[in-house]
Amino acid sequence: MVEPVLQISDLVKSFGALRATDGVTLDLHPGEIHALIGPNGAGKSTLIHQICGTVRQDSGTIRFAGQDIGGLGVAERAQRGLGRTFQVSSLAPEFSALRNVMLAVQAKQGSSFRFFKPAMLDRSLTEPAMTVLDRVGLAERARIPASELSHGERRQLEIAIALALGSRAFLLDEPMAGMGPEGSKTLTRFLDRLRQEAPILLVEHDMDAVFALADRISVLVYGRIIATGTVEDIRRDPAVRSAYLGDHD
Ligand SMILES: Nc1ncnc2c1ncn2[C@@H]1O[C@H](COP(=O)(O)OP(=O)(O)OP(=O)(O)O)[C@@H](O)[C@H]1O
Repeated sequence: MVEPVLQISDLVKSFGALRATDGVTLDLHPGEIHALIGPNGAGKSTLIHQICGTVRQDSGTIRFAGQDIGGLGVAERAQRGLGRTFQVSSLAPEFSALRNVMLAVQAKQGSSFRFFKPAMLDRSLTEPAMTVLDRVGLAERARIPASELSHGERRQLEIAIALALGSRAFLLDEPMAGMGPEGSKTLTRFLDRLRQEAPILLVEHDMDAVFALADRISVLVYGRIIATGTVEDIRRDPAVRSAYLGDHD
């Protein structure tokens, strides 16, 4: 069997008397979109924060790419390829899409000695940056400033930056938030393709997007996962229907 990219076991996090994460076990396989859904306050963001390292778990383990990362800081986890986007925008709005990705390529290459050529003429930066823009479908928008891209295109650009930085899995926290119906459809198509680049743990309230995209869904209620399964399993599950889905089918 293929090793999961991300494996979370028995994770617990309390805030005072509140168990925001109450023994969560879940994993993410290569090529998959695993959606995490649940009512407001269920503990989805708290879980994502523990995976990316901004909140430290009380107990339990987080393994990524075969290693225990539960004791590492945010930057170290990102360096190992755990990509998180959409909460804090990483874009330089006045720079073109290309330049934004070039900065990431340069950061990844770790080289600051570029005295000889202006960066935009340096093919060791422009070529890999264009390749990544092409992978996310933004090659034709390369010269447009980030501030002039649509909301959805900016999200594609953020993904491009994460890919250029070497992300091997994505934690996406409500990517559909603030998108209109057309934008949501476009972003859904994009995420559908993105799973081949890197698997995605997707926190999302937009059930149309979740049902269209998820290979598996886990349902979190009061810090506990009450069900994990395919879209059909989850739609049929009586506990999920009463706790969360209601009329969503
Ligand atoms: N830093 C904190 N201190 C105290 N309580 C917190 C803290 N962060 C989260 N909580 C509480 O933990 C619980 C889970 O919150 P969390 O934001 O993780 O839920 P969520 O599922 O992401 O909700 P939403 O869908 O509304 O974003 C809530 O009761 C919240 O009030």
